[in-house]
Amino acid sequence: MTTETAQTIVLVDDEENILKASRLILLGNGFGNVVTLQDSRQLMPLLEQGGVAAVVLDLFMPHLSGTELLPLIVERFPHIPAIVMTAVDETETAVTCMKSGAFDYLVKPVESGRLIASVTKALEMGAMSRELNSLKECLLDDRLDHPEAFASIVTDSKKMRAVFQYLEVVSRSRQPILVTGETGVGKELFARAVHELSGVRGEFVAVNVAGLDDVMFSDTLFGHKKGAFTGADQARDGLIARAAGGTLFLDEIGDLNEASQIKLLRLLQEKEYYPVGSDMARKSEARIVCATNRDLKKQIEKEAFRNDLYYRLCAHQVQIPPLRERLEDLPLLIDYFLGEAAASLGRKKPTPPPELLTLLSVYSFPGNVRELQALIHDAVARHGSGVLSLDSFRNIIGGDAVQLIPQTAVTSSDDPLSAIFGRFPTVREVEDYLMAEAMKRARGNQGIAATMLGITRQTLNKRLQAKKG
Ligand SMILES: Nc1ncnc2c1ncn2[C@@H]1O[C@H](COP(=O)(O)OP(=O)(O)OP(=O)(O)O)[C@@H](O)[C@H]1O
Repeated sequence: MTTETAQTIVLVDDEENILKASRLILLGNGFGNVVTLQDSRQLMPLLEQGGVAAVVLDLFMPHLSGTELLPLIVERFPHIPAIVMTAVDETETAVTCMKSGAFDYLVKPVESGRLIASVTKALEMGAMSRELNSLKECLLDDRLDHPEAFASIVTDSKKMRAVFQYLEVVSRSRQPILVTGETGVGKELFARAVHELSGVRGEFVAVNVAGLDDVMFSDTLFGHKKGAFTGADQARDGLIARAAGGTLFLDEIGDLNEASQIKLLRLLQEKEYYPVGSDMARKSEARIVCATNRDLKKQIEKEAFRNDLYYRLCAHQVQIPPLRERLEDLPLLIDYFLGEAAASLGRKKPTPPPELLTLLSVYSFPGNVRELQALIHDAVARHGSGVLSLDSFRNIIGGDAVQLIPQTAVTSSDDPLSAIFGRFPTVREVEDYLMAEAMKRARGNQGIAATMLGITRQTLNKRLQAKKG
């Protein structure tokens, strides 16, 4: 019997030849730890020791049959998938086994491809159910085991904390992770956190794949052989070789060209690639993290993104919420970027004006955290001393009223005016409505409401007074 690790597969069969043949097939296909048991009575004690990831079980064996063992495995070790492998090709037996909780049912002689596919799926499923269990534990006690991995992400949001918890769990697997979210939400910071969490020793290598044609993509990622094309006078490794034992971060994956999508799919499925000009496949063990601000499902509908690639990528997917959906982050982020901007300019951190938070809370931040960062850096650069001026923020936010967060639910009716006013309104009614809405969103601050409306504070004040009178 060989030693066991977390990915040990146990084969149980009374026929030695079958055990030997199946073990060779699995070892030859990259399954590192395959334990064989000819005496089925040894199985349960072995499972008790832990570390077994899947069991392949014969049904008819002396002493303790597979039919007797299967329910015991399912009851005592529900996280270990059991594949039944037997000479009996009877639908009834297959149904009984599946009902008893078998993961799969294979009829001997089993074709090697079928055995490999079944064991691969069983391991994937086992890993997923372990992840799910850790996730449940994590969510129940709201803990983070490695908060240091997220140190660069400033946040106070529960939604973001849930993303952290999910990433802590899935980062342990070697499956790719897809990070989605609008531009500027911090997707690259999350990719770096995954790299930290996976505890790998290699480098974090980031590549923006938008705008790379297939030749550039292949050369950048896979490298080339000497003489592969004019000018290739030296063989050169690609970034995937640099990311060996580390993480390869593919940014803007939704913009990847079609030919390169096939190559990426191959890399994910077979874990191998060809340097340009070479017909010798190379193995890669780099962890892949992808990010996009596009809706990949829409890209699939438009036939701009491959379905099979999407399903490979989305096994572990996290969606980073836009800043306008986590306004509770604003105070921390404002403070953080004021400090960052002041430090970069070698100045003292300015005091923010009290209205800044209210003003920023009504803005929808299409560029998310990156936009906030740029706004604050700009304001600090223009700033003299004392309290920071609101002007540079007003110019951006007041200048584009469409960017304000829509808070009034306009019905999907074709006539939004009727949805709000019940009929076509007069100019006065619209003005009154806009003023009331601006005051509401500005939480009563006339200066901010005036900026939102594009009028002076005095004009707004006059109109409000006139309304009262
Ligand atoms: N929560 C955060 N805390 C601190 N800095 C942040 C946070 N979120 C984003 N940033 C900063 O905002 C900028 C944009 O972040 P990042 O490049 O990770 O965004 P992205 O989602 O990858 O954008 P894109 O889709 O355009 O590539 C970076 O300077 C990043 O450091």
